[in-house]
Amino acid sequence: MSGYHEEAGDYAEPLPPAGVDQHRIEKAVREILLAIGEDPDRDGLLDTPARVARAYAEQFAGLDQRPEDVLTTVFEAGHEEMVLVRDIEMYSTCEHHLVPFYGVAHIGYIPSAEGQITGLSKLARLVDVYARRPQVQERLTTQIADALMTNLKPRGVIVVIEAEHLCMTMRGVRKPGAKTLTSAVRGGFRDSDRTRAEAMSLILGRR
Ligand SMILES: Nc1nc2c(ncn2[C@@H]2O[C@H](COP(=O)(O)OP(=O)(O)OP(=O)(O)O)[C@@H](O)[C@H]2O)c(=O)[nH]1
Ligand SMILES: [Zn+2]
Repeated sequence: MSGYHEEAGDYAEPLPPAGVDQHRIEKAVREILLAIGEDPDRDGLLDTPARVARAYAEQFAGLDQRPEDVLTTVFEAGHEEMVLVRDIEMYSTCEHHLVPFYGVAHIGYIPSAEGQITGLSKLARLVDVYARRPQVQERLTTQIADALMTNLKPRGVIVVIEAEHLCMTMRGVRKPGAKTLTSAVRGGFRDSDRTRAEAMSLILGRR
C-alpha cells in the first residue's frame, strides 16, 4: 500500500462540466470584486473572473460524474481478502463557505465471494468524483462507501477521511491543525469488531 499519484491523462484536467456556466461565474466574480471594494479593471484582476470560472469548473467537475464512470475496471481475481489503499490525497470544497478542505482518504473493501475487485487507481478516481463538488466531509465519506457497495457488491467497505477545513483555520474559529476524521463502515467492517480493528490498524499504523 502506498500513496496515490494521479496518473497523467485527460482525467487530470477534466473538461468543464456541462452544468457549470463559466460565463455566469465570471459575471458573479466581477460583482464580488466590486462588492469588496476592489477595482476589477485593474491590471492584476482583469483576468481573475475568467480564471476563477475555470478553477470552479475543475473544482466542481464531479457534479457531472457518476461512480460508474470511473469504476470501469471490475474483474474477478479470486481474491477474497481485504484490499486497502491509504493516504489518497483529497481536495474538496466546503459547501458552507466555498473554501477548501483537504487531506487524505483511506479506502478498504473485502471483495465479493466471487472475488470481484477493481483497479486500485479507480478508488482514487472515485474519491475525486465526490470530492469535486460542494461538500461536507460526512457526506463525502458515506457517498464513497455507498458507491463501492453498489458497484462492486463487496462483503464490506471502510472509508476513513482525515481533513483540515480552511473555514476553521483561515477564518472563523481559527484553529489551525485541527483535523476532522470521519468514517463509514459497511458490511463486514460494521459487523465484525476484529475486521474493523484490523483495517484501522492498517490505516493508522506506521505514522
Ligand atoms: N459537519 C460538518 N460541518 C462543517 C463542514 N465544513 C464546515 N463545517 C461547519 O459548518 C458550520 C457552519 O456554521 P454556521 O454557524 O452556519 O456558519 P459560520 O457563522 O460561518 O460558522 P463559523 O465557522 O463557526 O464561523 C461551521 O461550524 C463549520 O465548521 C463539514 O464538512 N462537516
Ligand atoms: Zn466551511
